[in-house]
Amino acid sequence: MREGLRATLAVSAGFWCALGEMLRSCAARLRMLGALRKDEHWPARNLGPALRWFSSEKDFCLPNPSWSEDLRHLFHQFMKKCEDGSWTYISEKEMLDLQKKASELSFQNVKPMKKKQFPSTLTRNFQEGLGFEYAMFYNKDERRIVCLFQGGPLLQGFPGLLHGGAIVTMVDYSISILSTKTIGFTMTAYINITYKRPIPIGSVVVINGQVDKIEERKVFLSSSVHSADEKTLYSEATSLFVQLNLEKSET
Ligand SMILES: CCCCC/C=C\C/C=C\C/C=C\C/C=C\CCCC(=O)SCCNC(=O)CCNC(=O)[C@H](O)C(C)(C)COP(=O)(O)OP(=O)(O)OC[C@H]1O[C@@H](n2cnc3c(N)ncnc32)[C@H](O)[C@@H]1OP(=O)(O)O
Repeated sequence: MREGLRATLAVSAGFWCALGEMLRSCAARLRMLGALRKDEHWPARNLGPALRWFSSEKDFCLPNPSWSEDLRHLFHQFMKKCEDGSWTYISEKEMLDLQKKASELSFQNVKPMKKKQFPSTLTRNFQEGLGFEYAMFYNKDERRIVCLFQGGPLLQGFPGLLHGGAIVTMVDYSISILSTKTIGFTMTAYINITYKRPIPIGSVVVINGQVDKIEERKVFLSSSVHSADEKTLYSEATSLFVQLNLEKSET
């Protein structure tokens, strides 16, 4: 009799747990649907003040107090390389102008953004020093890009180490600028990254990207991520970017 009662209680506890879990999950879905229904195409609007709008007033690619000595040193080294014109510094304004142009494109049934303002890109949604600190340099003749990158504590994955998603984000972003500067607006078709060594939070790495081959609308690129002293190879990636077929998509 007592055994039977215990079994009944166990089953009913399990039932209430499962029901609770189901209700929590339904509530979360309803919250998400509610947020989306207000503006299907622009759910982020509902985030209100949490959303940071892009500002062209400040060049976030210039040194700030959160930059380590290594990052400053490399930055000044590359600025020196710019003096003979072989390398050029890519300012925040130039990136913003590219983004502005991209926001006006119409492709694959995505309508151009009506807003004059638009949110800042993923890599700029963090306060100084907490997320992505970087500066980029472009070599037109060699079809290369270099990104000096210091990843902050909000990009942590495994304790003390940069999240792989943050690493590939920075690689992807750098080479998307390279491929766009090489043949016009492109999108990542694939990026295949191999993580060889973990990157400590706050350390400075150098991302090297280069165009390997162009076949009509396809740009094949390779990239590597090294330590500032070039002794450690952290990651390597190969990728394909495809030039946007704007004529086809405007139909
Ligand atoms: C809004 C645009 C932003 C552009 C960025 C610009 C500049 C950067 C500057 C400033 C920064 C501003 C913002 C950018 C910030 C970050 C950017 C990061 C980059 C990304 O984070 S971006 C998001 C992730 N990305 C996607 O969300 C793409 C989804 N995808 C598609 O939208 C299509 O898939 C597309 C467009 C790729 C192609 O579509 P499509 O219709 O135009 O062309 P189609 O399919 O015909 O392919 C043509 C030829 O590529 C071959 N091909 C295609 N895909 C392949 C694959 N995976 N493997 C092997 N081959 C492939 C075909 O086999 C054919 O080859 P073939 O001609 O030899 O037959």
